[in-house]
Amino acid sequence: MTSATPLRIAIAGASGRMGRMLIEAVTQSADCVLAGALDRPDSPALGADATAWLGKTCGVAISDDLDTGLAQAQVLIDFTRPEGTLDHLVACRRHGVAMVIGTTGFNEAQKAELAEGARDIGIVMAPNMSVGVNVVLRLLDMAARALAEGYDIEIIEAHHRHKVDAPSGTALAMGETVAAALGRDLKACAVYGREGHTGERDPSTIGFATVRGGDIVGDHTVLFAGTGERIEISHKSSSRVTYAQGSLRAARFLAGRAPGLYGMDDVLGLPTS
Ligand SMILES: NC(=O)C1=CN([C@@H]2O[C@H](COP(=O)(O)OP(=O)(O)OC[C@H]3O[C@@H](n4cnc5c(N)ncnc54)[C@H](OP(=O)(O)O)[C@@H]3O)[C@@H](O)[C@H]2O)C=CC1
Ligand SMILES: O=C(O)C1=N[C@H](C(=O)O)C[C@H](O)C1
Repeated sequence: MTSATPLRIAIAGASGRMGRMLIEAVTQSADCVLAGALDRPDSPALGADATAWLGKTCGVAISDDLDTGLAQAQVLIDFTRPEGTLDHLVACRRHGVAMVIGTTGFNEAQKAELAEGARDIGIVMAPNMSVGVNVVLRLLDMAARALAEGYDIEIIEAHHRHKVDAPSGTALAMGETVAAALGRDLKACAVYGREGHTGERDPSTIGFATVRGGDIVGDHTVLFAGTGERIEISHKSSSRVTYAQGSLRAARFLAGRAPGLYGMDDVLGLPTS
């Protein structure tokens, strides 16, 4: 955004791990202002100032009323749960508010609802807003094409004990990128776990392994295992700041943008394959 007028951003899931990180990032940003903060009806945070947890006030109270939370906003940044994001989508369409969606775990029908919503408003949706992961996705496309024969592909991800969806949205995006580069359909070739007498590995499969524990922010490795060598392409997040900063870049990208469904490739100007 180049305008001198600050971009008015509302945050959904205001008391969540990402919600708080985003509120801090917005209030510290010179070109953005916090215009609303939303949380669930049963949230103990309702009514509190959105920055009270930082020991200061910003004058925006956390609300469960979508119309109140969106009334002053140009963009809603949503890191909640799929059902919450879809409720917010309805309200954003009504108010003409653009959306940055970081929530993961959508099923196919829910993704179709989001695509339909993008006919009316601008939406940036990505399972990982960090610049690094989106660059890694491009590297994976190149690696998969170059290693198309003779390499078994396994995707290993690790996250904190509170994460509710598996594999992570990022791991699935990595799988989709690799599968597309190889002309495979991830739905047909993904193996999401192994146990018992599995038989030998089918070379056409893409395997996923999930680790959950402690406060791991987010680690992803794609392993290309050949004969006599292994290539590992890894990304490790040590802070959620990177997701918050990527989300602000996405929000700035949406200011004045035509309705449509955009990805971080569009925001970052990365080549699509
Ligand atoms: N794209 C990216 O870069 C990243 C994506 N994520 C994704 O973001 C999402 C949130 O992660 P995280 O912040 O760790 O999760 P948290 O559980 O810490 O926060 C989620 C927030 O959303 C609220 N919420 C839950 N359900 C609903 C609902 N139905 N309607 C409205 N609000 C709801 C929660 O309220 P309450 O506490 O009351 O339940 C909470 O405030 C996940 O899907 C995660 O995978 C996370 C990090 C980076
Ligand atoms: O829940 C998380 O924490 C994260 N979720 C996203 C995902 O599912 O890929 C992004 C990041 O890995 C952190």
